[in-house]
Amino acid sequence: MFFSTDLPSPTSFFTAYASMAGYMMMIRSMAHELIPAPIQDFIYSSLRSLFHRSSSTTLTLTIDDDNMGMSNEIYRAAQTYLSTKISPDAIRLRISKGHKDKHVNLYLSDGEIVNDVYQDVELKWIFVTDGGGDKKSGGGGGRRSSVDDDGKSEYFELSFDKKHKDLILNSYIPYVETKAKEIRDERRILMLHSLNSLRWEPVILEHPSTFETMAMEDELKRDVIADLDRFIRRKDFYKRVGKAWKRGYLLYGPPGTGKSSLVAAMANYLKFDVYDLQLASVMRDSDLRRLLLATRNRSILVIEDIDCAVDLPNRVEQQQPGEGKNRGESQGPLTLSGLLNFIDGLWSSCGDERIIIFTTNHKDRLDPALLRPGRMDMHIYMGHCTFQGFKRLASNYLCLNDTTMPHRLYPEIERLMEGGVITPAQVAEELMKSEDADMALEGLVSVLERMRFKADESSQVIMKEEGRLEMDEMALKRDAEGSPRKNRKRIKKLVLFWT
Ligand SMILES: Nc1ncnc2c1ncn2[C@@H]1O[C@H](COP(=O)(O)OP(=O)(O)OP(=O)(O)O)[C@@H](O)[C@H]1O
Ligand SMILES: [Mg+2]
Repeated sequence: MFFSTDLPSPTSFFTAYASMAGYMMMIRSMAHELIPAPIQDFIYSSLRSLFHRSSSTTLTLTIDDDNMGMSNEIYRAAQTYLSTKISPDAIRLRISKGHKDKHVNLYLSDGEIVNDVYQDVELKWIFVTDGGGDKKSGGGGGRRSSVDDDGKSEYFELSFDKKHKDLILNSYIPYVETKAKEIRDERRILMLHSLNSLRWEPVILEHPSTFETMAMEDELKRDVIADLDRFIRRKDFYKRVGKAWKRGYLLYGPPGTGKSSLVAAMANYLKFDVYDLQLASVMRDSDLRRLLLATRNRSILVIEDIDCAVDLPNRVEQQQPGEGKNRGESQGPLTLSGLLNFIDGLWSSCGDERIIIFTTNHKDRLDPALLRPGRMDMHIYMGHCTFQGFKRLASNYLCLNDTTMPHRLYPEIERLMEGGVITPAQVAEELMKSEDADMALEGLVSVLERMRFKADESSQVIMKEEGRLEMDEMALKRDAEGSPRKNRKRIKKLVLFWT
């Protein structure tokens, strides 16, 4: 009955196909002990091709992991996508876990079937292992080659009604690829790559910072997230306008305001690896070039404390005439133009979905070339803690929710925080001192009071100095009518005082 050519509908076809595949698997496991493996494979593939030929309405796509010697992206996508569609009735699965994986991964094994529906079209996936005798089944779990060392080939077969060929090729397959990417992103373990003897050394990035935990003004946070989303969406746009698909951010502000935390939040949001480039340890353009070329797509390159990482202006002075454009090819010392050329030209043109982040405590000390429009796409100021930022931290650290019933100390804290006297890092430090919200907030209030007092004291000193200057200026004016010698003496005194 399975070999009838008179199949009335795709549904009944698939039912028949599923049963046939099930029978074939049953026959296979029964024959396992009795029939030599090559004969088993021969019978198995003959039955399958006989069955396929018998159904003129069906098209079967074969997807193996060989793309002219390279990995086949569709195979990898199918493997990942199908791992989330495994039927509860499955009887053969492959299980694996990498040393960085948090969870185990399940994949289809030999002969397993997955039924799928896309835009009301029924599809059937089957994972096939051919050849290689009765060696263990490799399964759809991460082999790179479709024919392994045992001569065994592994592939997926995707069957559907022929009339949907265009839909499947142009819409379903891209859908499977997108879904697989989403699944991989979700499972992805982020890595932080740091330099060790001029080589990248990866460790698992387990920074807990997310946009949710960041104490930032809501509007700024929204802007940053929207900018990242737009960047990720605009692959085609970058291609169309001939621009490298990269984005640069400059994060600046005092210590402890969350610049490094924001880098981690961005990485966690995008699921991008981070490459922490300590510029001071890279002395030559050739090393920089090598390191940048060794970074992967979908990653963030971060250069922290750009103002003190390397004395760029001095290095620029060392630059010889004619240097600059192709510094990447030379062996000379690292220059600012070398760095910028790498970022803007050579490096960015051979990478996709790249993000570059510079951080600094002193934007004013940066070379204007770095601040020029077009170099860094977004300048983000990370400032002192606002009351809104404090509320975010109080919710993170003390689980305090201000919407139902704000804590009694909130008005006091709001008043003391006015004008930006404390950094988020200092607030976080205070809030961590006690699990008891009252105690932690009382501690914060006394720290804020001390800081306010100091701030007021120093502003009084400034006011006093300003007052003295004013008085001196008045005296100078008065003396202007007096003797020129006396005036010169007075001016000298003033200059000494202010320098
Ligand atoms: N805006 C913020 N939101 C949430 N937590 C923050 C924020 N700023 C600082 N923190 C807390 O303070 C710690 C130190 O902050 P972080 O290292 O991100 O500051 P930074 O601006 O990079 O400082 P530096 O300029 O010294 O490198 C973080 O681990 C985090 O716990
Ligand atoms: Mg930092």
